[in-house]
Amino acid sequence: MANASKQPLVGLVGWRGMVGSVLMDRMQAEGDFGLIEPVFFSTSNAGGKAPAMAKNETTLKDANDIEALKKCDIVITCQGGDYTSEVFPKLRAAGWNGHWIDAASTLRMNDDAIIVLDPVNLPVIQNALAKGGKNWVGGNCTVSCMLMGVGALYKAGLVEWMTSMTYQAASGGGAQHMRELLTQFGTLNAEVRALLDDPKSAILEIDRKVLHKQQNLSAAETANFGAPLGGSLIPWIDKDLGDGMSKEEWKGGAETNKILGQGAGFGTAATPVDGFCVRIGAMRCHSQALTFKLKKDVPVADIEAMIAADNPWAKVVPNTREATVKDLTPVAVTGTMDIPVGRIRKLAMGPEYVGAFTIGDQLLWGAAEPLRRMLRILLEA
Ligand SMILES: NC(=O)C1=CN([C@@H]2O[C@H](COP(=O)(O)OP(=O)(O)OC[C@H]3O[C@@H](n4cnc5c(N)ncnc54)[C@H](OP(=O)(O)O)[C@@H]3O)[C@@H](O)[C@H]2O)C=CC1
Ligand SMILES: N[C@@H](CC(=O)OP(=O)(O)O)C(=O)O
Repeated sequence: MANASKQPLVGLVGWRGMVGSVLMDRMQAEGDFGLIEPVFFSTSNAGGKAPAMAKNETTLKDANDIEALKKCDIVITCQGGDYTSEVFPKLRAAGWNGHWIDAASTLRMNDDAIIVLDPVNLPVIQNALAKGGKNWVGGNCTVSCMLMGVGALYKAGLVEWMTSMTYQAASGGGAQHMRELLTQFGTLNAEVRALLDDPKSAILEIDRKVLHKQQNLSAAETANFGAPLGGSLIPWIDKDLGDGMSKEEWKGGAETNKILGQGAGFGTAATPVDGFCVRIGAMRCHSQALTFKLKKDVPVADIEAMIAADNPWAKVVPNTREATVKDLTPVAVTGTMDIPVGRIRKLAMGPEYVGAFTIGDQLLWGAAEPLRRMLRILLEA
């Protein structure tokens, strides 16, 4: 891909959305625009003005224009699954042989697609590149954040099985979900503001009024989540697979194994990974309580050392109350590249059973950053 005389033409689709905006910020911060000739696409404003990072192509191109996309060496899209389903097959059918880097889940489990998370699976990516791979897809946010934190244990072949009980932020649903959560919090606060201002008011009266409001939120106030989330939780994320499992839970096993190059899902080479995925009222960090059954008894200090040494972003948080409350919360992690892993301890079930708690910003490592890093891998290949 490296070409001294001409910078690669990189088409950017979905750049002004929530994930796309985080990607643009990261690309600017890392100087990626200095290495490429960007072409900005839009599904809604073709002909409009491209953002400031544009160089020669200063107008927005039509994101559905196959001929315009075909000119790109690389296309990165954060536009969403419907766009991928519509445009990607047409682009390939038109003979385009460029690299497609995608945030949407649509292509993830295709045999010719690699789920990219290079601090965890660079050998898998390099192997696919050597074989002519062209389709690179970011993983599910929960899975990517989890593997950034505890991938070391998988790489060492230590994991017999793992459960992941998640606490997923509103942002995973998209921008409207974040707005809806905050609107609900505001509605609930307004309902009891006068009682809160009165220190002598009865807490059970406040609680009764909040519950009544939660149970009677308008359809508009629950349009995205389909249920109250402010002051509550929703233990189901993504589609109902009809066998008791949510699609988000299925992704935990399927994608973890595919990322690690252990087969796509629940085959004989796969490590069983399962658990419950729960939406909570956090803004943009996904948290996970993990239980590992290790293949052997490994001292906690060794586990901590492996995690800390695995990549520059995984940070071991000492298993103390003080450190946990300070460093192991969504508020502490939001907007940072850190993936703290704490609460690491042996569980009562036996010496091979280990618990841990990890958090990641689901718009950074969970969405934008693996795509950005894949672009750099291609540029440096
Ligand atoms: N949200 C998440 O946590 C994750 C999302 N993804 C994937 O990324 C895709 C995009 O997600 P997300 O970024 O949340 O989606 P957004 O809804 O924020 O953006 C998607 C597109 O909507 C259009 N759009 C319409 N109105 C606006 C507006 N007011 N502000 C910004 N954009 C607007 C833009 O397209 P245009 O400029 O062409 O009009 C934009 O590219 C998802 O569908 C999913 O496939 C992947 C991992 C995590
Ligand atoms: N499903 C995740 C968001 C996400 O990353 O989804 P996907 O696997 O479709 O990229 C959530 O709601 O929190």
